[in-house]
Amino acid sequence: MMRQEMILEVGGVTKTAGRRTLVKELSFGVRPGEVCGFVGPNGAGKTTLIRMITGLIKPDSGQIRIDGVDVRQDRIAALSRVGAIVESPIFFPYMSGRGNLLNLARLHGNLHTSAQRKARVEEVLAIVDLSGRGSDKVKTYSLGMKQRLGIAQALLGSPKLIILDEPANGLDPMGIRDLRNLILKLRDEQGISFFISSHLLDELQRICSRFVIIKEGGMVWQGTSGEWVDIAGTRGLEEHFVELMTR
Ligand SMILES: Nc1ncnc2c1ncn2[C@@H]1O[C@H](COP(=O)(O)OP(=O)(O)OP(=O)(O)O)[C@@H](O)[C@H]1O
Repeated sequence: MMRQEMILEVGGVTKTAGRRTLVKELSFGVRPGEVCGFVGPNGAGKTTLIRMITGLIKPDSGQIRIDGVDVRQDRIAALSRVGAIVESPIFFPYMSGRGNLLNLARLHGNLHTSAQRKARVEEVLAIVDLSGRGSDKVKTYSLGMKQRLGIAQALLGSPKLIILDEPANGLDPMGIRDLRNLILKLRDEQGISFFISSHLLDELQRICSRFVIIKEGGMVWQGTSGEWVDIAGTRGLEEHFVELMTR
């Protein structure tokens, strides 16, 4: 029964590269409508786990389920439930934002006709507040606009879970605020869950209801934001995080 209640379930996942263990027996779950922060120092294995969740690489052992579907057993069905921006989204710079999305919409099995693709592209452009700039070339976009276009791309297939790897990297405070508001809007209005890796603890604290903390590929702590705030106490999350990393 528990399984059905999780939008993302990672069970005992391990990944090695040669003799190095990059991810060690990681287990956790993200519930529908939750925004989960994924934190750990540089090289902890965050991108490696995200690449396994999105099916880019295979775990050596363990299971990953998205909305109840095993990523290894039925990769296409599992991934149809997830929109992911793993590395900074790459768009054709001389094509418009709308043109890029129309192109990418062809990859989605749920958008069969050109009319369906056009309609969905306009919807997602509106959601990320880019309708007014949709006809401009991507090379004229700010980094924040490119990130929002990346989220628009992730939304094309109407996912239940969106995975963002370091989404705030390089964004200015306004870009970070716009991204935060967009994430919260998608959670509240569409019930989309998020799994977000970031080093910006203060920013994550504003949007996350759950945290997964790893170090050297292994779990250090996981729980709700409220639990973490309680444990950290007057030290605050940052100080407590540093303590977790150095003990
Ligand atoms: N194929 C590979 N072979 C050997 N080592 C690898 C391989 N892929 C990643 N690594 C190493 O595994 C470790 C974890 O990398 P990963 O990119 O997952 O960390 P991260 O937590 O995302 O770090 P950051 O916060 O810097 O983005 C790093 O030390 C990296 O150099």
